[in-house]
Amino acid sequence: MAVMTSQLLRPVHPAHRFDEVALLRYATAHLEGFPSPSQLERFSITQFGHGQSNPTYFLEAVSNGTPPVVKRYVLRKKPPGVILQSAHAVEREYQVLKALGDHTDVPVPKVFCLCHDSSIIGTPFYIMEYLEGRIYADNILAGVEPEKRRVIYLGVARALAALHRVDVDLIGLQNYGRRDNYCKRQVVRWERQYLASTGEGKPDRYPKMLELAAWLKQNIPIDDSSTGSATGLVHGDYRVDNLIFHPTEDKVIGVLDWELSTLGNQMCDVAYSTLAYIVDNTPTESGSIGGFDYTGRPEGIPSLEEYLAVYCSLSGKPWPAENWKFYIAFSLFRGASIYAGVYHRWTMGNASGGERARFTGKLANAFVDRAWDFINRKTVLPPQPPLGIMTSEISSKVVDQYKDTRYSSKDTGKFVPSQKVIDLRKKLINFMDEHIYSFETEFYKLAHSDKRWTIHPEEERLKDLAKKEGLWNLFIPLDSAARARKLLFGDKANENPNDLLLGAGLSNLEYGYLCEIMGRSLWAPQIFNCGAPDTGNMEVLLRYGTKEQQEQWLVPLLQGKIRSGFAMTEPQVASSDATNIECSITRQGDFYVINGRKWWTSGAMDPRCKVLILMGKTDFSAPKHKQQSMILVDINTPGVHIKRPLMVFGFDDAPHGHAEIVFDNVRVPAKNILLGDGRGFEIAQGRLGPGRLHHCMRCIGSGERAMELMVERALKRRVFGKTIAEHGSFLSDLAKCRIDLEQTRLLVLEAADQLDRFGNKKARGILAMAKVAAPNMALRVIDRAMQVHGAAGLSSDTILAHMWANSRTLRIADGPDEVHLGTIAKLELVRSKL
Ligand SMILES: Cc1cc2nc3c(=O)[nH]c(=O)nc-3n(C[C@H](O)[C@H](O)[C@H](O)COP(=O)(O)OP(=O)(O)OC[C@H]3O[C@@H](n4cnc5c(N)ncnc54)[C@H](O)[C@@H]3O)c2cc1C
Repeated sequence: MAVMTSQLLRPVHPAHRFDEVALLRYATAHLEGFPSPSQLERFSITQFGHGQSNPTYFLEAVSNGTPPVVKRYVLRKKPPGVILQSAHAVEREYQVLKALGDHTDVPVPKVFCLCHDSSIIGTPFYIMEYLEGRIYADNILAGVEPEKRRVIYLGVARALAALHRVDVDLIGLQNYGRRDNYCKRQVVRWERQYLASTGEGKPDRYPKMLELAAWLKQNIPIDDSSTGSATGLVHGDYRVDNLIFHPTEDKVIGVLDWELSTLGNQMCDVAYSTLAYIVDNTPTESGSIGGFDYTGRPEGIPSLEEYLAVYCSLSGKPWPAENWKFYIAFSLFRGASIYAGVYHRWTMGNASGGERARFTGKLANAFVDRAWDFINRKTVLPPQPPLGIMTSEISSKVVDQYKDTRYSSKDTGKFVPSQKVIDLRKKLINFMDEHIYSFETEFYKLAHSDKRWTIHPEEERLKDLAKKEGLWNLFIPLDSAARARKLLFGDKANENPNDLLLGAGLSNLEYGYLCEIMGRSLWAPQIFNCGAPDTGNMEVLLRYGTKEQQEQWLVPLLQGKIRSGFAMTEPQVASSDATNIECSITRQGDFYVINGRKWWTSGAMDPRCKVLILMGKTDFSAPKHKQQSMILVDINTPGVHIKRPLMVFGFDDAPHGHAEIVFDNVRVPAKNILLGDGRGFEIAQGRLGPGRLHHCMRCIGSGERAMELMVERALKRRVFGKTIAEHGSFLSDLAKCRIDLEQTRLLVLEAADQLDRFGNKKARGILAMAKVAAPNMALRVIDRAMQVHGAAGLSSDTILAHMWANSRTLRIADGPDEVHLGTIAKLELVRSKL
């Protein structure tokens, strides 16, 4: 039965009272928006009766306006009296809640302030947002309709998966705990805690508990290392009654009680969250400890296998059958130790759970018995997840994710990404499944309406979400990030929260595995701030920008607040040979004056586009490759005239567009020059290396998506008495697509790897190969997919036509094929002479 959080409030327990006046003084000074003494009409403090560890209070401040404004907060503090060292660390709770709230979409209450000073209310405390919602205090969800029970349980698994997907390195929690030997250390810790709570002069010690500790020590999972697949943020007390559900919808809005959180083996959380299948952990006088395996599973509650399958799918964790006995036995052991501690505190009149704590001594021993019963079972989980359940019960997106078996950290070989990249890839796939594909139609609708040059509000919301998930600016290579970090943040680089804007510290090769996923949707790259031409422009500013240029243009670009364009190509000259460029950039005192006509400046139609990097000539008489310079132009400078958006096979690519622009006596401050006069070619080499490889990586994603659509269609559509998939011509086309894709993927990854190892210049041959191979491969694969779709494939009812148009442009926009072929051939000739 659910209770509203407000129903859990009680008068403050006498043992937990504190100086309310001191708190009021503190709140007035430290809580933003808290009423001033002259405004305050009423201030009340009550206590949550639920939970047994750190006393938690509800604060309500009513100010005297009309109507009166009511502010509600929650305060959490350490319990009074002598407490076990390392327990009740509210400072850590605050730290983890702050990091999760600021950088992820894990549902947690917002925290406002932390007070270390014990002189205010007797112990350190923090104050956070009050969430009004439902709490299910019992595991059986008594009184809840069966269908809802199921949704609630799967919601519990979903929220846990979200929490376990968090990349602690990206949100500043990298030092939140030791990662290695988690299980081993935990067994020792809880055994020690048990010993401290029992024995002479304290509640009796249970010998089987000590035997259990010994068994656990002998059965520590092999995957207990700091880099194991289960390593990450651990909640430590993840169970249904520590979750707040939305008042009316069946979704988790707050994960509470982070007292035991740390870094370590996340499977311990998973097992603990499933204890209801083994024991009912709500203490009662009867002594019965329930457990669905013993009392029967209430109607609607999913099977354990199903719960785990959903969790594994959404978190990307392996099926835990191998060590499940350990994890459950450990959870019961830890539960027993906690209950023994609560019971001990109760005997001293110190537990915040009130009279319910009276039964926890018995419960602790019953948990130990259950652990032994479980250990002695023949089998506890099937060796594989029940795939049948997954496909029928979870949406196709989850199945898709399960299918991403391409990379495993257990493999070895040149092109096996690190665990970090595998995790980011899973996160990205999940994000695409949950947020991108479902919005494509919406985005297209707007892009074809008379509001085509405006931004869909969902796009900005999704950008915020991607940023929170750490899926932001992933394209930034390590070395470029290092330069900008030093320039922008100096010595304080690592403390600066903006540091997260500088990507995830990936190499070009590592980014390749991720960029491919973004390429599956034409809308995706900009959601992750990884879209062209911004990536290339940011790369220029990261590598060559001055501190001032970076502060003015790079930071807002990194934040995703503005967009940019790259203006090189001119209609009147063959621009694949950039020495032909005629646009003039003439120095006049503290300014440069620009005159010329550009076209195909992608992104310049976007209402968020604020800056252009323009290539022109500062000295027409200098040697051929020293004439060109690049300069930053604020798009709103007088004399910048956007003439028209250009169309690609009828697609204008709104709202970003490709613009024709006239520069008519455009005066730009001299400090806007990049790197210096005559350095344009040098910059172009830096810009076009990695930037253009991104196109190739995305082509792989486009090809994969086209193939998927092709297969889907062929399995459903019947022609001449059988499905298309049963026709031999289709099978041969499909096989050719796979060959095309696999060989191109390897070439692109190899190019990225060489770019990382040898740099742009030395890797130019293989980069040129990738640039020719990738768009051509995508065109062949998409073309075959369009063929299988018949007329629909050429329409705008599927994404295929737009994807094909986009890939076709890359054979020119990314430098014509012939130019790259020329580079490859020249290198071959040079090699033959060696
Ligand atoms: C969708 C799209 C987006 C674009 N975005 C941008 C942008 O954001 N900023 C920007 O500045 N430009 C952009 N461009 C322009 C693009 O970079 C140029 O079109 C490209 O560099 C080729 O220049 P060009 O069109 O002047 O062709 P030309 O230089 O006139 O070349 C025409 C043809 O000549 C042949 N050719 C060229 N060189 C050789 C050679 N060495 N050997 C044999 N044959 C050769 C090729 O067949 C080539 O296609 C974009 C173009 C498109 C289509």
